[in-house]
Amino acid sequence: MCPSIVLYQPDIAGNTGTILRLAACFGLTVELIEPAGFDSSDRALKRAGMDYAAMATLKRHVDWSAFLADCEQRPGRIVLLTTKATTTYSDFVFQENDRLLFGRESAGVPDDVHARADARLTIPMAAGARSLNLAVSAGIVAAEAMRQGGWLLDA
Ligand SMILES: C[S@@+](CC[C@H](N)C(=O)[O-])C[C@H]1O[C@@H](n2cnc3c(N)ncnc32)[C@H](O)[C@@H]1O
Repeated sequence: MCPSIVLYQPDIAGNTGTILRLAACFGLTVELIEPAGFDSSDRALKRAGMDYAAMATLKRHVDWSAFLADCEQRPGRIVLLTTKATTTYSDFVFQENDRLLFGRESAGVPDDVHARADARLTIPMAAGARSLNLAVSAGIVAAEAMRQGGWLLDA
């Protein structure tokens, strides 16, 4: 078991496709909290995910409440990645059933989702930078979580 990548109402199909490719390559599950800003036939999703998307395990939740209900069935921490946190992701000790939650490209996550998270982490940036690309931030944090847990696949 490895942490999963959870996307909160993603807006941009290409980012989700890139994350599905990442997940397929790392052996991670992606959980998508709907509604998304695109549908599964989106060309940008297919282009970014390529044939890897079919290899990825994708679990959809119709909304935030459904996601929380699912969390009840499989306990684990909700670990939010946000620019509005003080703990650096690499100082955090990840666990195998963590759900790494990323906000939508346009607006991050609403306050109630921010408050519900069990931990809130940030990826430090240069002064004046607003945020990283969603897929880039998912790659950075997934790699660190997997490095810590020894879950990276052997070369
Ligand atoms: C493009 S950013 C969202 C920007 C949005 N305007 C906001 O204010 O949150 C999309 C998501 O990527 C993740 N992210 C981007 N940069 C990050 C950073 N420096 N630290 C932690 N998470 C980050 C967060 O999960 C964020 O919600």
